[in-house]
Amino acid sequence: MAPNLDPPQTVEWQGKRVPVWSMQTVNYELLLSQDPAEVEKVLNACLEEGYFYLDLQGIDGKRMLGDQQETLKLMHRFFEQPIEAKNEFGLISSHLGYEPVGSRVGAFGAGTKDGYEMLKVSRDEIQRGSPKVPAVIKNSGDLGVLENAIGSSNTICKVILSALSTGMNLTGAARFENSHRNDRPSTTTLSMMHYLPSEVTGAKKIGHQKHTDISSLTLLFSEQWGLQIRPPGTCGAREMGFVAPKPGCAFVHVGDSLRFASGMKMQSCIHRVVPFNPSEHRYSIAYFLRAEDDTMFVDSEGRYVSAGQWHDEKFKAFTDPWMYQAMAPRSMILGGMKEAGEDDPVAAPAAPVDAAPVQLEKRKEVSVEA
Ligand SMILES: O=C(O)CCC(=O)C(=O)O
Ligand SMILES: [Fe+2]
Repeated sequence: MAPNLDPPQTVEWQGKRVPVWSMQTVNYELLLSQDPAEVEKVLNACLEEGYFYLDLQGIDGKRMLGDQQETLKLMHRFFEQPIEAKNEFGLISSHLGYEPVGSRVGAFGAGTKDGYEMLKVSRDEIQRGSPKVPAVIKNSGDLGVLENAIGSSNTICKVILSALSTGMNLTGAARFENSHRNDRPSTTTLSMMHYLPSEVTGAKKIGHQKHTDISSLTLLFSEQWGLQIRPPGTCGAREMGFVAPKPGCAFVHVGDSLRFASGMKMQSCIHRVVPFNPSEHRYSIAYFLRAEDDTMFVDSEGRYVSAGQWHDEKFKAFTDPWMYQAMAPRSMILGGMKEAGEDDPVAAPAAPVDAAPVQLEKRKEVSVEA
């Protein structure tokens, strides 16, 4: 299929015009029926771009949209609680628990910290029946909301995986679903994120750093602007641009594990979150479908590693201070994806983002492996 060469729309952000990238919209109902044209469409989106919108407005997908709304209500209630209530158990494991604002590197590189707080509930934990979640949401209503959101997200991701296996002519144990079984331990998790207004946190605690996901597939819901992606390849200007929230749709993207499992054929999506509106609270819900811990693949460093090891090493890199992150294997944060662009900052922004555009390093070629 020819690459999508539609001229991008643009939007004004920090005093300049920034692209809003267009992408394929895949229909969930058609995918559920293994419609051959839709299978080809989703496969090509993953091979060529690494992301797509998933239209969930049909009878099967609508349930997920309902679960998204219920989860949002739960998130509003949870994040309004005092820190002691939210942080009752802290971060129990990498994929379960609460992370306060500033736990990781921020959107603008060295010297910045992230600008979001996050609650994670893992699929393994919710399947055990009595998940360890803070008391404020440990009631049957809230647990039901979380169970529904995890169940719906899981089903949708498996449908996509199944279509991708079919599209790649995989059979039997080689099919991607077979390394994502519910009864095998994995770090699959539902992440609920609240980005504080950047005019409250200031320029030193801001957004979410540029990265690719550890996961096989990420199913992402946000009704608000802020997510930026860098389309892969050199076809046209491939700068960081926004993903427009699309009503009734999820934004789905490929992560490192599926890129590795596909023999590097699929693209892992480079993305970050920036404050679009400095006075806005932003809420996003991400389901990270991850491979069974003992699934083996060749990673971006050419090593034969397990999904569990890749997760643990990359999670450590994400949460390490900037200096230590820089010492991780060279391709870790971007999963081996190469980029050519001009927006990779080396210095912390000197002024609040709403007062002045961030000073960006100007280089023709920026490679994370440089
Ligand atoms: O908040 C978002 O929209 C994206 C979050 C994200 O990239 C992540 O948690 O890996
Ligand atoms: Fe991500």
